[in-house]
Amino acid sequence: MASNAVNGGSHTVPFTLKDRSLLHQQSYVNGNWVESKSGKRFDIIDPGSGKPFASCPINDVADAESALQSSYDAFQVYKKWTPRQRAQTLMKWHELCVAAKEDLAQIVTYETGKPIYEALGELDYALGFTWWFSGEADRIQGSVFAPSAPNRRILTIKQPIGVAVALVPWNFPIAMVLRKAGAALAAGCTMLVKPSPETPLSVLALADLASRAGFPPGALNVLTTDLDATPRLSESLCTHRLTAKVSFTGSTGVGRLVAKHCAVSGPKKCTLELGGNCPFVVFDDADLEKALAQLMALKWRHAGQACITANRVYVQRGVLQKFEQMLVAKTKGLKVGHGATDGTAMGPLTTDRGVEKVAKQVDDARSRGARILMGGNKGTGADGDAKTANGYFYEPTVISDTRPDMLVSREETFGPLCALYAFDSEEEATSWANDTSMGLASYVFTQDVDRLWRMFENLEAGMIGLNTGNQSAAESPFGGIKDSGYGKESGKDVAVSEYLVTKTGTLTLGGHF
Ligand SMILES: O=CCCC(=O)O
Repeated sequence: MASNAVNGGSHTVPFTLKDRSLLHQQSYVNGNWVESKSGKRFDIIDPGSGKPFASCPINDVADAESALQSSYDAFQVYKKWTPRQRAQTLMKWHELCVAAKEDLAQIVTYETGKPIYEALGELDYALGFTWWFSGEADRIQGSVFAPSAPNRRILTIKQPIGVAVALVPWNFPIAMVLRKAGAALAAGCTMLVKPSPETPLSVLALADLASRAGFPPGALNVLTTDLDATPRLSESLCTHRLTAKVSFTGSTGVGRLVAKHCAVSGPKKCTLELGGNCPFVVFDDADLEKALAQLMALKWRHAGQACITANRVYVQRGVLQKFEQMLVAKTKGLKVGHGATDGTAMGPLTTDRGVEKVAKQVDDARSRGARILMGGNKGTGADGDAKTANGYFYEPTVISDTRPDMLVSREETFGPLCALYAFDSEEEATSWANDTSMGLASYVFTQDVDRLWRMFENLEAGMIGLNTGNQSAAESPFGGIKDSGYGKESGKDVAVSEYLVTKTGTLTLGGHF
């Protein structure tokens, strides 16, 4: 494949884009492509090869002020746009992203490692958000209330909260930005995005398309930075006087810090989409083929690196052996390799830290007596695929006889490790599924409708998959409870209202009415 040489970068990008101008290696502030004040840059690594292929500016505390000032100035303009104008511009952004889908998917594959077919799937999912929020923009409404006192009238209007900061993860760099920015821009807010150090290029391409769609300069700013400067830059963005709201997706530990920064500098409104450790419960009356197909898609999606992936798979004892065999047979058929190689079904992990975490959980489970049904080693991708030589691979791994004292039971894995547990009764499954501080998503498979309904009510999570492993969609409110955070993204009303304030007007009338 021919390569693109890129402005401002010292590396050779290993892929070809139809629209080469979508590839940016500078931050985007106030409609300009800019370096950081220090002029320092960091490398972007292809996880499939372990090699750097691009670079971006390291922004630090000193860069926050001018970027947020630009977001604030843009807010003074953008908040006056009519909802119809915002909806039309969101729809234009949507159309431009649709036209650039293949280019965006290539960038996602090289930054995250996920196979091209999955990157295209992420685009389809993500484009649901621009579509959905362009519709929501036009439907933001206040209310009029019946008064308790004579001659009084009470009404509310909804207004955009102001400058929003988005701290976004690397696992779904397009979907997470469109989910947050779609809601913010629909509400009339401007947004400053700090992408994850692993995936700035995807986000910069989106900012370029937003500008082409006609959003004013400063409406969507992007400040890139590396792993080292991330805590400092994030703190300065959260605590800045011009920031009105923060939306964060990532770990519970960092989420607590974000909430603290928002509390001490405000209090400011924040939305926290945090970690998972999600249970997946299969009863003996379930359609096992269907449960297996859903588990395959959910668990191996982006090599297990989704917050809502199945972490603990509880299977009723009578069908456990059969289910183990079915799962292992299907998983053995997955071709692991570089995301850009034809036929790859599972790519690498996005970071080498991720590989170490999976290795630690597998070693811990092995030493405590878990059965390793397949995998259990660091890998190098598909045999003979030269592109994967130094990539961040771990074999798809299935273990059974997993117990609650093992690391994999207590913490989110975020990698290609599927842990199976035997259970006997509904009460046992429910209590084990809920035995975690997390509460993002849970899944249950049974053909008994009464049980399905009971589990829906009794499982402690913000989202419950009922005979499905796929519950992410623009129209569905997304968000967790317990240590998985608070606030909802996507869905009707709830997502946009995270970026709105309700202003109450009380009017006393002069005469008798
Ligand atoms: O990893 C978190 C997001 C996953 C999703 O939106 O389906």
